[in-house]
Amino acid sequence: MTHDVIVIGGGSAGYAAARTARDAGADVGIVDQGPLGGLCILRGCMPSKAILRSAEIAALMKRAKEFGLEPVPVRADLSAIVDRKNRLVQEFAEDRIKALKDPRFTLYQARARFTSPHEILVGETVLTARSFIVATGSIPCDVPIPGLKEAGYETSDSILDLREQPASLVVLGGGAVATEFGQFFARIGSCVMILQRGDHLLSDFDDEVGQTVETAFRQEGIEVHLDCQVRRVTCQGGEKVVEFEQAGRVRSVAAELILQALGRKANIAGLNLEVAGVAVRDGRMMLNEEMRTSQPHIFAVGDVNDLNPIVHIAIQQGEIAGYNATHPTAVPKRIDNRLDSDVIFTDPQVAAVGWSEKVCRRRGVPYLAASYPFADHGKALCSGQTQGFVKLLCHPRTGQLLGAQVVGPEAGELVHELAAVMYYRGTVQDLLRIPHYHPTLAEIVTYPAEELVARLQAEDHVGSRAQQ
Ligand SMILES: Cc1cc2nc3c(=O)[nH]c(=O)nc-3n(C[C@H](O)[C@H](O)[C@H](O)COP(=O)(O)OP(=O)(O)OC[C@H]3O[C@@H](n4cnc5c(N)ncnc54)[C@H](O)[C@@H]3O)c2cc1C
Ligand SMILES: NC(=O)c1ccc[n+]([C@@H]2O[C@H](COP(=O)([O-])OP(=O)(O)OC[C@H]3O[C@@H](n4cnc5c(N)ncnc54)[C@H](O)[C@@H]3O)[C@@H](O)[C@H]2O)c1
Repeated sequence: MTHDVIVIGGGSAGYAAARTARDAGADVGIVDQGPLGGLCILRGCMPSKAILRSAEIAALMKRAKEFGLEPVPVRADLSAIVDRKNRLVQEFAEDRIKALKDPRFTLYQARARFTSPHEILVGETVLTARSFIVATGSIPCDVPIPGLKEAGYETSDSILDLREQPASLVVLGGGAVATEFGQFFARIGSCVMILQRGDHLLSDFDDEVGQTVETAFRQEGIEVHLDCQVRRVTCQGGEKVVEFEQAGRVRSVAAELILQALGRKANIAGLNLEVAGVAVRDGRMMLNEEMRTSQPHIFAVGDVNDLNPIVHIAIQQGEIAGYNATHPTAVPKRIDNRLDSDVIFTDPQVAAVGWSEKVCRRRGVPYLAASYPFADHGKALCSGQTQGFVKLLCHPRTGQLLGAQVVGPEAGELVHELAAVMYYRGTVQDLLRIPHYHPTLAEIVTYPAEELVARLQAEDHVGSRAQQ
């Protein structure tokens, strides 16, 4: 059997690639070993956000008195939370499965592996194609911590099905999974301890982002341990004991369960990429901006390329590969990272678009930055959500918006206005010209913009005086 394009993996990236290639008139085969639905729907974005909503409501209910309401006892029923999550996931998965089974594709439900650069084996069937798009996603990293495997641990994949709430939980890591799940379990009543190797949570962001989340977490009773080197795990008296080194001291924490949130890696084992002639270095496929591997007719998109494992970027990459695979003589489409964004669904929420101060400093890019706290913002005060800030970065001469970080209420929504301004290569002056309704959370962006415009004008003034 032969196709114009074969997509291996029918998750967010693979489906986007297949749809794009099909819309360009190609005969497309999709291979997925199942379960069908993809990580985002089955074990990623959607189930995690479904359960987080329960924790958010529980946290609000606990604050009833502050808003002049009779306090009510709050008791979480994890099994009921999981049932609600499963109902939603099933609904989302049914839509995706229906889309994959569209007769305009040929769907093969089996595991794929390359047998040559132009051939894959799918079950007993050999398939050939002009182009292949690998979109097999990621799996949790297997970090060799002595005793961890023997003691047993959860990952984000497994913990989503837990129905009995643990009395206590040690979370290893300080990234997206560690913070979102850590806060979830704390808010439904588990005693949570987070062990992070870096000097802040969410260490890819600027430091004050992590600092703000750490403060909020500690206020909620979450133990946050930073700069930890985990040494070993043992079992004692029915508990899992995690021993770690911090500032030269050996310490330990004990809990009923461990959540290993130390990252994910490309799911390439068993694909036989070496037979296909695809170069792999340190577990990652080598890739260019057209999403092509070292074999120009084999593309890699989504988590499997480990560039930026986030859904809308996986979709964007899928669309680029789907286009490039079907337009061999056209100007190729390329990935553009200028507007890369990230949202962490903690409370306070965290969101970023474009460049951070850390990135600008690392790349030697000049910038001006200004921040404004939610604690000074009327709408945030009215709704009792005062943690966090908005930080804007702009070009020091033109005022073009280079990036933004938002920690606070609805950060994930607020960041999109900033992304839109950046899309059009707008400036902080534009942010002041755009009308903002009062009182809204959105109008907070005008305050750091105002400060930046004043600084740009002052520098302009100094510059023109110097020229006189
Ligand atoms: C807990 C958690 C929460 C997340 N939350 C968010 C969020 O809020 N926002 C966000 O943007 N991102 C989030 N992500 C990341 C997001 O889920 C992923 O970036 C995205 O789902 C990856 O899509 P993909 O298509 O690359 O891979 P997948 O969706 O994993 O698709 C891979 C497909 O390949 C198939 N497959 C694998 N190997 C083979 C093989 N050999 N043969 C055939 N088929 C195969 C699998 O069955 C699967 O269907 C989260 C991730 C996790 C773990
Ligand atoms: N809101 C979202 O978009 C969202 C939510 C959850 C997960 N995700 C995605 O899921 C993937 C997995 O998330 P994650 O949080 O597991 O990974 P991550 O890469 O975001 O974080 C891993 C954390 O583990 C730490 N770490 C790694 N190795 C370590 C070691 N040996 N010892 C100590 N600490 C170590 C890192 O410092 C980091 O804090 C990511 O790609 C993430 O983007 C996204």
